[in-house]
Amino acid sequence: MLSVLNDLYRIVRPSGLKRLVAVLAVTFLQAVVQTVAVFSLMPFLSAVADVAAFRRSFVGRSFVGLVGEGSDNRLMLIAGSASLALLVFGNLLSLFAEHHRNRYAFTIAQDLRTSLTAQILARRYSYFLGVNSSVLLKHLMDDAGRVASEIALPALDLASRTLVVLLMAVSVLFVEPSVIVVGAVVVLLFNLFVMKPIRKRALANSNTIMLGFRRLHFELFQTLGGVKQVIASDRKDYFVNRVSQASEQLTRAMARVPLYAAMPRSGFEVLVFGGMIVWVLSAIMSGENLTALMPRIGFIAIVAYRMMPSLQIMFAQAAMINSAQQALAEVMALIAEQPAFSADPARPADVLVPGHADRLGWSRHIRFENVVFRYDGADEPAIRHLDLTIAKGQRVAFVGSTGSGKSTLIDLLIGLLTPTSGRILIDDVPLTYDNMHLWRQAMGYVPQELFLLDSSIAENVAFGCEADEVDRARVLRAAEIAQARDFVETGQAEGFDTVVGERGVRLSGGQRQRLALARALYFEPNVLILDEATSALDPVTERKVTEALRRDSADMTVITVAHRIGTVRDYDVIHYMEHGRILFSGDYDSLIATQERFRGLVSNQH
Ligand SMILES: Nc1ncnc2c1ncn2[C@@H]1O[C@H](COP(=O)(O)OP(=O)(O)OP(=O)(O)O)[C@@H](O)[C@H]1O
Repeated sequence: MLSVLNDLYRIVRPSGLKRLVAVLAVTFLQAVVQTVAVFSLMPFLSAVADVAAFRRSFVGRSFVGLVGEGSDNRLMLIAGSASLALLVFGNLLSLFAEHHRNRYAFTIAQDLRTSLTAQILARRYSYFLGVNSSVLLKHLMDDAGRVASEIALPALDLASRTLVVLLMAVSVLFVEPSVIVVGAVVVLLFNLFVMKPIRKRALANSNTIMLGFRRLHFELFQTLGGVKQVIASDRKDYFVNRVSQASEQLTRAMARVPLYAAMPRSGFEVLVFGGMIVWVLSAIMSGENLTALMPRIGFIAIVAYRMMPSLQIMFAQAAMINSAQQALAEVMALIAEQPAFSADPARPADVLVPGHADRLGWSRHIRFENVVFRYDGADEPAIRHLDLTIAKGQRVAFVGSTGSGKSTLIDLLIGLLTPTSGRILIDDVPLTYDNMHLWRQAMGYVPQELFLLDSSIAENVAFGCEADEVDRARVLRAAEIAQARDFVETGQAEGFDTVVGERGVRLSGGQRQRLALARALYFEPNVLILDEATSALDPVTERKVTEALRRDSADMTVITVAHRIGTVRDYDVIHYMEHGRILFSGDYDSLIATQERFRGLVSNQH
């Protein structure tokens, strides 16, 4: 439990300690008022049982001193009303405190999700190559939510109820000390012999739930992510089966949770009421006066009545915290993984473009110096001792057989991957994590696999801008160069306001590619990186795109990976890659004239 509280503290600390202290203060006040309200019943019950004896007692004398002398009925009326008023106030305060705690706990979930998302997005791209997105989704959705609703909230509530129970126990200690002593021993034994084994089983069950959720997420993610393939291959039954199997395991474990929560509750109820019956019977049998005993029995019955629900809920909450420990452990493990680079990177002033505070300036060349890159776990490097210079304003293409390392080279250039050895320099500034984001502001990248947001075409072009920040004129200009304007304005129902559907399902492959290109151009980059970005375009559209790019962005450096040689025929330099190396380079005509392999590649495409 202590380690849970410690982890919880580390999670809530960034959300502000002031708020935590405020919630705990309200919780403490709630506990005190509730206890005083119950305790205030004692004078009332004593006055009702024997008003003369009450007037003689210390409490009675103090009470009369406070409210003034008067008839017996007046005394009882004031005692009853005061008690009732305190009860009403105590319950209203409870509602307020509960709402306050709920709000606080859900704010923790929100803060946690936000900070985890930021932290995950700050990681190296290679981290994402080794982790399944369904696992990250589970951490952000389920685990962060469970930390708030199944750990933070019950822990706060548990603190309040523990206080109430303790204060009540202290009040009973004054009235009937033996009840508390016996009660404490019973609770201790109960905890040792009943609760501990149940907790152990509940923990094992919560592990099963965690694994079950992980598997279910995985299966659903795969099935829905590849829905086109699943339907087209008529393999629906296979996928439905896998989802069903994953949720079956989860269902069985989930069904056991209420049982583990209810078992201690039921056992404890029997213990408390059984104990009370034994206590009353033994008091009567030992010859105690029943009239003198009545207010004490009444008081203890009321205390038990107030304590029981609290105790029952406390048991249930302890069980819930126990079950959700795994979620907390997973979130803590995620937090413990350090982000790859600082959140506030250094911005050396001399490498910035004037007027573009976030853009890395360069005027001469991009250089690869003896760059080697090996994927984690791979036997062979994907890029081997590569030296390369790309002059500013050049149009450079990489061609070669599949698997030769073209996309890896592009990923290194855009900083998704870091060289295993060697350096990449922009002018003579080595590319590091600290200046990477400045470099990315300078480039436009169109990947092989396009990702479209399920929002309007305009928002997709102005990727990452709020709807009201989208610059329409720039969207139109970028779409025009990318040959997207016509099909959007004439073919889409609401033009640039048309919503494209999840991952752009309502668009053709070629349309998606043109939007992806428009997106890269929207930010007016000074280097454009295209990884097979026009492969889905027909040759006529492709030529139009190439011509528009040359006309409207003549001084832009363009770096392209292409399978179709025709696409890059008029490029300044074509690099031919094989096995992670550049075998030869030159313009189209010189390569045709001198390189047998290149001629082979071209003739295979006719
Ligand atoms: N995430 C990865 N983990 C391990 N190896 C990888 C990974 N991605 C690519 N590779 C390997 O690295 C080598 C280069 O791959 P890369 O994708 O750069 O080739 P490519 O020339 O772009 O191929 P294509 O033309 O088919 O897109 C290949 O052998 C590939 O199997």
